[in-house]
Amino acid sequence: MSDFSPGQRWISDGEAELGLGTILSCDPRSVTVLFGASQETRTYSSRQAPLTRVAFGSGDRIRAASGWTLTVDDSKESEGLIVYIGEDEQGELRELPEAQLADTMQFDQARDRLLTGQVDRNDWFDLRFRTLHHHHRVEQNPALGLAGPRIDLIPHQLYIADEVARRHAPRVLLADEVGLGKTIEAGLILHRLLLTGRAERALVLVPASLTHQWLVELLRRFALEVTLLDEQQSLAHGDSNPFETGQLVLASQDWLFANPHRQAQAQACQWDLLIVDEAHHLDWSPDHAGPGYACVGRLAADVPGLLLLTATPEQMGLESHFARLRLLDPDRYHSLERFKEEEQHYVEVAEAIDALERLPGSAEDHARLAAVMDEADSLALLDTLANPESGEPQQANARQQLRDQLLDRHGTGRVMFRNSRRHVGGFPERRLHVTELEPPSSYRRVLGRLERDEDYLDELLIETGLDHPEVLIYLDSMYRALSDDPLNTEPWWQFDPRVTWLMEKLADTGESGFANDKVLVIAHDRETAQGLAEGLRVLGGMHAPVFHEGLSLVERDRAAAAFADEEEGSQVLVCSEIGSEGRNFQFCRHLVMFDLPLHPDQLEQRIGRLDRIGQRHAIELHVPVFTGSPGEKLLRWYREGMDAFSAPHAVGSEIFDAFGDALADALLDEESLTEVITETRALFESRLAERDAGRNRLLELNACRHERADEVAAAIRELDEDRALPRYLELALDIFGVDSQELGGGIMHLQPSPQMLDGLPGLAKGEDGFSATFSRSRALARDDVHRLSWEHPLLREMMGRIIDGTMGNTALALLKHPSLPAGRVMAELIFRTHCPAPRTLHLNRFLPPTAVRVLLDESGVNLTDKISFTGLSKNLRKVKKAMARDLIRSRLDALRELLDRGEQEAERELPSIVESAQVRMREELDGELARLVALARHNPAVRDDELTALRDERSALDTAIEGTRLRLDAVRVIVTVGEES
Ligand SMILES: Nc1ncnc2c1ncn2[C@@H]1O[C@H](COP(=O)(O)OP(=O)(O)OP(=O)(O)O)[C@@H](O)[C@H]1O
Repeated sequence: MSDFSPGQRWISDGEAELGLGTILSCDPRSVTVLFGASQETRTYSSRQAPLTRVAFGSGDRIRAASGWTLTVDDSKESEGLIVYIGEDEQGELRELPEAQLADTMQFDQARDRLLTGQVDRNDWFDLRFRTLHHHHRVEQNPALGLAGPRIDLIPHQLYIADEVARRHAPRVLLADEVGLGKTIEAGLILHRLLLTGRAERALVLVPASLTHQWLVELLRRFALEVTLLDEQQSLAHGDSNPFETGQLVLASQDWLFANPHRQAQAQACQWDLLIVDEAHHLDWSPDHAGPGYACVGRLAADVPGLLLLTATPEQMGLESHFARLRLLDPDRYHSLERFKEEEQHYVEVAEAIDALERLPGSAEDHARLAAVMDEADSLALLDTLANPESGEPQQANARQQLRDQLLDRHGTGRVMFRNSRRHVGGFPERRLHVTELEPPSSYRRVLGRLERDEDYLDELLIETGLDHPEVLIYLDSMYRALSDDPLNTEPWWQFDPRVTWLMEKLADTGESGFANDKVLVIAHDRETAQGLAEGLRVLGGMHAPVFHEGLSLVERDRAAAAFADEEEGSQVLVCSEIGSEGRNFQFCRHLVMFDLPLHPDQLEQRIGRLDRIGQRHAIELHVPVFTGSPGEKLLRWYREGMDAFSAPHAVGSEIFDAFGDALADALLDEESLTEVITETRALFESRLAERDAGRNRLLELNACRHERADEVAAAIRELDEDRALPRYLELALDIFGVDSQELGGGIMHLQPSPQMLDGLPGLAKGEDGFSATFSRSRALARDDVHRLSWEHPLLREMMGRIIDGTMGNTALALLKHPSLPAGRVMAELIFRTHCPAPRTLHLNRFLPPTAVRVLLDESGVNLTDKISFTGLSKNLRKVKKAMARDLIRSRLDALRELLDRGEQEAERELPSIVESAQVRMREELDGELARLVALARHNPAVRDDELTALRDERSALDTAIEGTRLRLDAVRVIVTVGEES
């Protein structure tokens, strides 16, 4: 390139980001350019300078260094420098010499890049158009955010995730029975909120023992990288707020609840979502709020979204449960009395829903329904259903709608979701095996004295410092607490027959032995767990890892991992009560309850370690008890009073509240025990019947609406089976410089090539990369293999980079066609909708960036409908960049005209795009609004701010969609060539 003159403006072909350069000096050999915006100076050889002269033409908008803009109309040259002539913003005729152009003028728009001769590879342009096309499709898919995670498609989880994540700032209690997948549901909700832009920052608070499990689940199943925060990490951040160091922060409740300074720091941050696992520990009573409750209460007042997770919501009593509901919605849950009263009404609603199935039928059923509805829309549906003239499809539709309306308007379902095994189905049987053992003399001595001497209990409580009835149930604890007794010198595990019984079972290769199986042992106390492990080691030479709340996280995870390892792992894991809560041990089918917990919900939590999704065997529950002991009486209470071992019943808390004290008093007295059991049974049956007819029935009906769940699953499957994904990925990997190699069995290995573009997730140059599969089932079977979907971070990163950047927004290709004369120019223009709106509106569900393609021949004839993108693309040939630049320079005027003409053609498409987005948005939001308004009349669980937020959202979306504009996104110049070229 020659003809340089000082003061001219040029742009670097390879480094357009440097901005507009000014020639400082030039001679026949070299040219020096100052790029003012980036304060860089470069000297090139004059003959091969990778520079393009910037020359604007009619219609271009240019900016002066002093800030004003000019729309170019004409230009003139004076001493080798261009002077642009045109109108400024006020319509005044002005001149702008090129030397006065702003250094910061950007050349990233397709038009500017093209006209300054910057062209990308032809296949980049292809990839750009395909990216826009797929992004548009995927963003509108109703399963977005639920399709990527590595999970089995389990209907009740999908239903809950879909229902909750579509709400504005969801605040709900996820209360499925133990092991049905609350963590997965919370993960799905979080994932969808993140992908749709409805949340950006989330804080997850879990018991210390579960931090690692959550970390791993979020990464492995949801590809979400979270920052795990503890005191050590926090200290490393010095004075800055450690909670600001990540978008997704995971912290242990034990640590945060005990640390007011860290709580204040957590509160000082902006969060969109707060997730609290094992929320039953957040205890509250009228006189005292526990530290956990108080901390979460403060955070919940500021954070818009809140997910509380617990399998046993009433474990700490109804008041505490109610107080947690109040955290979710203080306006709705303001009176416990009213809450209890409302419950009386649920039976009628549940009966009405059942009556629906029998309509059109008896007048009685009709009356039952009419009694619980007074809304015009519901009554009209009831008429349709009752009318024998209406056809079968009409009736089915009316039945479905009425059912939905009743559930929405009357239950607690909007705030609380509870799936039960009974409802979900397909769970294994639970079998109880009781072994009676003779109490050893050390325990007998105390028990005998307790029976003989009424006053001894008080004495024992003082002497041991233990509580009642724990002192009676946990005899080894009692023994340890009496260590001053000269007779109690031996460790308890030396003589406790439960230890030898366990050792024998572990070694037993017979049908009832454990020799070939993994065994989880749970004991109430940490000391019991530790002592038992010691006993197994000393007496039986067996290694049993222990898992309790006193261990560090690393130690706990090590113990759990040592147990989980199929090949080399230990046969047995000994846990304390609280230490194992929430843990996943479904690979094991034998649970030994070394002693029994006092609360029925705790019993359920124990069984829930094994009885979880993924358990493939019947669950064997082994309970060794001492004949005639208080422990045996407790066992009878559980079995005879409430069938506690057969299935979860969810009334344990009420029963415990009613009979906990009476039971404690009856533990030394056979006769009163029989009475307590009889009364317990009566209450159990009546509560169960009542709950099943009312609250439980509504919760069950609402926890999973199968039609919706099936729709979500179908939408996910559609994405899973999308044949376009592998094709797209292949093209994208090639362009981004990632090598892929088939490993067989539907698995491939992705590895960075030396040319790879930097910053792709999971792929760092010089490292191995990762293995991946498109198949959900293969990914579920192999933890080490990534699951590739449109939601995988690698795909999102590549697509995001293309859409947000300039990659492939200009190209030039040659077209060889016998019927086209050589040397003609065509322009393939891709326009894209732009609709600036806050991310939280999730506008993309109605109007994702939408591409409008316009193909023009040299005379401006629109060929778009005649020649498709793919039809054209496969006949194109690439061309060297230097030649492309020369071709463009030689046809600048023609190209300008085509760009202007293309814009007019594209604009004609805009109104229909805007209108259909508006229709879609209104249909969905008006439907949702109508539903919420009707709901709010009946069900105070609909918060006012939810309604207001939805109305605001509708109007903001309306305005945003209305303001949609089209912008040129990419342009490909096509030059026809003759046969021999
Ligand atoms: N959809 C799914 N696909 C694959 N695995 C699942 C799915 N749902 C749950 N699981 C597995 O089942 C187990 C139980 O799930 P999860 O831990 O979410 O249950 P939970 O209801 O939170 O249990 P808990 O009440 O004990 O806290 C976990 O190992 C989880 O990974």
